[in-house]
Amino acid sequence: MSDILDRLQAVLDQRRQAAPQESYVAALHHKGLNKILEKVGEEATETLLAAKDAEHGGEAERQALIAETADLWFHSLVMLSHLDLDHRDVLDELARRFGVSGHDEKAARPQ
Ligand SMILES: N=c1c2ncn([C@@H]3O[C@H](COP(=O)(O)OP(=O)(O)OP(=O)(O)O)[C@@H](O)[C@H]3O)c2ncn1[C@@H]1O[C@H](COP(=O)(O)O)[C@@H](O)[C@H]1O
Repeated sequence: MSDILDRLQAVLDQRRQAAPQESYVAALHHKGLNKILEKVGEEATETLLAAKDAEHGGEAERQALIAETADLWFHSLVMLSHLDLDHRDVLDELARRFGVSGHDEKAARPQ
C-alpha cells in the first residue's frame, strides 16, 4: 500500500509515450498543460465543495471527500509528470520542511 505512489508513477511515466486514444492520462498529455491545469482546478473546486459538505455530513459525505481528494492528487501527479517532476520531489520538500534531509532518499531513487 505504501508504495502505491511509486507504482502509479511508473504507469504515469509509461503513459507519456502512449497513444492518446489508448489512455486517459495519455490523452491529457496530448491535450497539453492547459487542459491538465483545467482538470487540477476543477478537482480542487470539487474537493473544497466536498469538504464543506463533509463538515456537517455523514459517512457518505466523508467518502465523497476522500474520492475528490484522490482525483485532485491524481491530476496533480499528472501535472508534475507533464513537467518532468514527480511525487518524490514533493515528498523531499515535505521532508526538508519536517527537518529531515530528502537528499539521502533522492540518492537512493531507482533511475
Ligand atoms: N487514478 C486514476 C484516476 N482518477 C481519476 N481518473 C479519471 O479522471 C477523470 C475525472 O475527471 P471527471 O470526473 O471530470 O470526468 P470526465 O468528465 O470524464 O473528465 P473530462 O472529460 O472533463 O476530462 C475520470 O475520467 C477518471 O476516470 C483517473 N484515471 C486514471 N487513474 C490512474 O491512472 C492509471 C492510468 O490511467 P489510464 O491512462 O486511463 O490508463 C490508472 O491505472 C489509474 O491507476
